[in-house]
Amino acid sequence: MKSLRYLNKYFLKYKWLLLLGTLFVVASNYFYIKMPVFLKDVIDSIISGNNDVEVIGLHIDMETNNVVRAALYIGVIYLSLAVIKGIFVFFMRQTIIKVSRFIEFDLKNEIYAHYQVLGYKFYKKNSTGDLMNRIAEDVSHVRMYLGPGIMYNINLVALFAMTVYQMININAWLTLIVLIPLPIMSYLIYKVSERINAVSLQAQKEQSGLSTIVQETFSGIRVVKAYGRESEVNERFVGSTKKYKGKLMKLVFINSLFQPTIMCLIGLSTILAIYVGGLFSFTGEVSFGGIVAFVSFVNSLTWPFASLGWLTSIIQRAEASQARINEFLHEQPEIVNENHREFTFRGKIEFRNVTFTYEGANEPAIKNLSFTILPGENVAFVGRTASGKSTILKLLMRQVEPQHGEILIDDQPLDSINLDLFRDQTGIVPQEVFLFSDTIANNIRFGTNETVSDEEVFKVAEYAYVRHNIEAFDDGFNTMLGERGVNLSGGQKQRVSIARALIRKPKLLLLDDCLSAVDTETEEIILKHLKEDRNVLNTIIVSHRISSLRNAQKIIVLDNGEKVEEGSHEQLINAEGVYNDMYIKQLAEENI
Ligand SMILES: Nc1ncnc2c1ncn2[C@@H]1O[C@H](COP(=O)(O)OP(=O)(O)OP(=O)(O)O)[C@@H](O)[C@H]1O
Repeated sequence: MKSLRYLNKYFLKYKWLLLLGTLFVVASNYFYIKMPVFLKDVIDSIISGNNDVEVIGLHIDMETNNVVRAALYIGVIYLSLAVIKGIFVFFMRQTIIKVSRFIEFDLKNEIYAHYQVLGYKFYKKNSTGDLMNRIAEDVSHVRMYLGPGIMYNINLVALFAMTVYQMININAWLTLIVLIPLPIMSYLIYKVSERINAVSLQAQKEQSGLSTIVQETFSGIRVVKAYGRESEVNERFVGSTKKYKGKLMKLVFINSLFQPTIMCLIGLSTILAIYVGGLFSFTGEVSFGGIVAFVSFVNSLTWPFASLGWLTSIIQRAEASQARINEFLHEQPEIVNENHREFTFRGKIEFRNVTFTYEGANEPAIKNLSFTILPGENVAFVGRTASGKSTILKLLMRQVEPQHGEILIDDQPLDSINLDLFRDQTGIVPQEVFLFSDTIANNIRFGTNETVSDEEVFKVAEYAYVRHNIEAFDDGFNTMLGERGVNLSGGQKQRVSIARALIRKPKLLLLDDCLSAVDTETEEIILKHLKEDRNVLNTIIVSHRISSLRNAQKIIVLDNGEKVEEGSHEQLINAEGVYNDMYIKQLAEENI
């Protein structure tokens, strides 16, 4: 129950609604219990010849009313008790189940918001599937505890207390004898629920294995056919269905045993009520109506007791799920913005002897790197693949922190400035473009929190040289992307991603190899537009392609995480070093 304590804050939030729900539970059970009591009174009055029956303050005088009228009265009262009970059950569900849905909503939002603040390390450690599972599956297990779990528990306590009180009023010994089978039934149901859960889980696993085989086979059907492996694939499928069938058969067997066992135990309680009640009636300790009421009480206690085992397994599952949720909720972001002062980026960036090694890596990705970028300067990083170019941008955005050295922004240490404001003034176009299944316009608008006019969206698309492509679609900027819409080419996606960064009106623009899929002519147009952008103070370009960066005022050449050359295009060509070699090679490739 330790991990479920986390939910106490939510119980406190909805305390009044929960309290009201509890009152409804008590009220519904009060009227439910009155039904057998009323029946007992009626039967005993008729048998004893007492013509005055009283129930909840109402008198039915059998003498003045004829039999038909009296029966009608009795029927109406009995029915009214059932209806009133039903109304309270309705309100009970409307309060307690609603609270469970409110908490489910709050909890999902809390987890989702927490996911947003967690950093790069967290996402590296945990798979997307796991993240999704905890916010969906685990929260729904917790919801089962919050809703049905709590409601049936309160109901059980209220009903048990009221019923036993009424039963003891009739006969204490008979109560004790009749109740003996019920805890046995609860224990059995608990054990069976546990077994059912375990086997269901195994069946679910087999089923997902089966789905994977089907999905893989049909997505790779060409390969299967080309290599003539149809019969092997078929055998694999049959083997997997056999296993799945085996689990299902087990489940059917357990379920088949379950129902008759419960019926037996209920039957035993009923027989005890009638047999022992009958014996007691000879000595006058229990009336005939009392026996009828007992049979009714036993029946009313059956479901709550039967559900006790089920409830225990719900609580256990919720406990395990909440523990998994808490594990993520207690996770702290490794980088926290502690400075909330104003910050306006003026354009100076400095790396001083920066060294950074990724967790689990043997070698540093960046080694003792120093450089300075002055306000208004456009700088490029070039180097072979895995030379550490993208890592520099991650360090600059403080997504990761160096183990040695210092990063200064406008002469202040990066970890002392307001990171949120610095990031707000930066536009980054990542190497891997991600577009949402939404309209193109909304994908561009995603870049900013501010509301921007259509004209601004068109303008940045023009700057990224993608407006004419977008307008060629029937729905223009309202064209849907992704599963429900069209797919853009690699180069178009990159340009939409640039438009998304530009809509932020960034002072610092970071382009991480984001022009790799566009031809050199288009690239030149985009770079020319970016140069004309008045908002941008500095542009940092990371690229393999010399054509993307030769106009940069400063080019830094990296090799294996180290700076090997620095200078303008001309200076580096004249130096006849690594850069010059790359340039010659790329020129040769272009001419082929
Ligand atoms: N998340 C990570 N965890 C561990 N190592 C990483 C991680 N990201 C990058 N690296 C390693 O750091 C080194 C530098 O990677 P980086 O992505 O900065 O190179 P790059 O120059 O941008 O490469 P490319 O041009 O191929 O994009 C590589 O050896 C890479 O394997």
